[in-house]
Amino acid sequence: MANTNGMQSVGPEKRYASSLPKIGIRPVIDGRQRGVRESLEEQTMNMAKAAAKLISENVFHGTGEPVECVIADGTIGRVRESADCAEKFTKEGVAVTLTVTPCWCYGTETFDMDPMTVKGVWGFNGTERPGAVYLAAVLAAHTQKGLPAFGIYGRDVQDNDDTSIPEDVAEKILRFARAGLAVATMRGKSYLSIGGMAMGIAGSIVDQDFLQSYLGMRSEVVDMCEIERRIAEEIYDPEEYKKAIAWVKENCIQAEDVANPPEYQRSEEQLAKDWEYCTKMTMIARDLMVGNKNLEKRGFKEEALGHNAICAGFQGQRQWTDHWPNGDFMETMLNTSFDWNGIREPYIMATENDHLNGISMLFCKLLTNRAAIFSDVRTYWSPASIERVTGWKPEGLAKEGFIHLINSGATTLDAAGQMKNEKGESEMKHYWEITKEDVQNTLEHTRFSVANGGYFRGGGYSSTFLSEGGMPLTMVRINMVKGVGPVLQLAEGWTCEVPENVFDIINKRTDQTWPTTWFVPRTNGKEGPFKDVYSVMANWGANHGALSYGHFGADIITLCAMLRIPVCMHNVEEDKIFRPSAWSMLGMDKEGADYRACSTFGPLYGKY
Ligand SMILES: C[C@H](O)[C@@H](O)[C@@H](O)C(=O)CO
Ligand SMILES: [Mn+2]
Repeated sequence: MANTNGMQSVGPEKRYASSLPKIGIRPVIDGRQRGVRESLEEQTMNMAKAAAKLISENVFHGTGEPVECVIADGTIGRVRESADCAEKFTKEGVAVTLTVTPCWCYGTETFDMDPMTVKGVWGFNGTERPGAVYLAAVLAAHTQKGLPAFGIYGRDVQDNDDTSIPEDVAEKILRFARAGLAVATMRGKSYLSIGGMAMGIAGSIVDQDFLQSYLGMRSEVVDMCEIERRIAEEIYDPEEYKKAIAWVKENCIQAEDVANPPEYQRSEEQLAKDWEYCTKMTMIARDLMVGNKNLEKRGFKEEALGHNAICAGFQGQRQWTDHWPNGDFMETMLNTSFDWNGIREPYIMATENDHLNGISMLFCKLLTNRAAIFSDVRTYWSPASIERVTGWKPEGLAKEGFIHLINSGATTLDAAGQMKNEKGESEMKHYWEITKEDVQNTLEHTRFSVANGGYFRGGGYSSTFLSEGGMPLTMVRINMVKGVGPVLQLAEGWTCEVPENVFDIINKRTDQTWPTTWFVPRTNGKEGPFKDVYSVMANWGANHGALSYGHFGADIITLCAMLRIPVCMHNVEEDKIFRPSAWSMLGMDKEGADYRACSTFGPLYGKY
């Protein structure tokens, strides 16, 4: 029985050097005094206050803290006021700006010209004043000057004393804010590569130029021996370790070893040592990512600093795992929204140092503020194969077959679907909504299996669970194309339930020590990658996929446009696609225009 009595929320942690990015609201106005400007001051500032309230009440940092909106000191009518606003926003750490107006203003005098901010403009749909005319004019300026901006314009006309924000406007403002915040949060952080390339997996050829030019991220690299060094020299917090290993022994249920033939079976004594080692690996990997001030007290000032890493990858295979315990427990626990310290914001750590999947996980987490799943995209099970092998004719969500998502152990425990929302549905929750019952249920439905000694000669513990059906998930992957650069693909879908015996038969054909998620993407029957479930698998660009809870493909598309990463495959409804206005200047074929725009404007942080 899991003992989660002490399981409280750790609350917001300051993990990184930079402060939380803010969103700036720019109320722009017609600068003509003697009546025009004065008549518009209140309405214009009210739009800014309404937008700030909408964003702060609905958009949160990964810490769970609401996003702070900074409104310019006054309305912006002429270029001096633009410059004063830019000065203020720089001091305040504003990285995303939303310009709002109900009237005509002077485009290039009042627009945000800071090349580093992510920009949006909301033009009030009211006809007393030409708000939409300004919107079109200023978006033209943004396009002409190579500073793409998102245009927001409500479908229905509003009265000029209406301070409400229509639903369609709110949806775009919030999508823009979530994606803009993700861009800003990655900026200046590190990807920490622990080790190098794993088993010829191209995604683990860490492309430092991609991380720098497209995401504004540093690449930090440590050799895997750093983990062994810190364990051997006890460069970790011994007090925390005592608490950790006690918690692990009490809450991480070890499964009977059914995977290993006698020659790979590990003694009880060795297994106990492996648990100790894996627990230390987890603490040390976290310290490597974000530092640990408790190390400083023990004289390890340098190690206490960490690498300011918002995302990390562990090579593991093969050299490390041919001798030491694998990284499965470490990766699982860091990707999970709780550990021995309590319920907390999940980290992002990629298996096999697949940084393209790690960054895909990061996109998922930044947009949803939920844990992210790392999986091998392992097998497409057709209805015919399911029936031939198990005797079950798949029905319901599984009737077209399903994709077997499984990983050599490291999948966030949040993916087990044992956290329940107020409707009793399985949900990978925001960490600040997780209860200790959620934790208890998750641990009780998870086993930790001794690693397959054929693959992992050094042992280790893989998380073993079956995801509950019925959870909406979005699967994402960044792929690198020679001569083009990064492209992204995504598939919205659901986890699906299969009868226990069906799972058992299939599971026994695969690596039954690993976690399983049965995934069914939304398909449309039309020629192309979403024709059917098989087509999604056949068009998936690599061996891994990153997922999180919900259908957030539209947010991913907006984020990619901000980052100038073209989207090559998605199943998001056309009317949900929200990109900068410049994209529609590059053709009516949305995918082609996306590629043209990304190539024309290029990555945010310099030539790739
Ligand atoms: C244990 C195996 O080598 C796994 O690591 C392998 O199937 C992969 O995960 C490849 O991505
Ligand atoms: Mn893999």
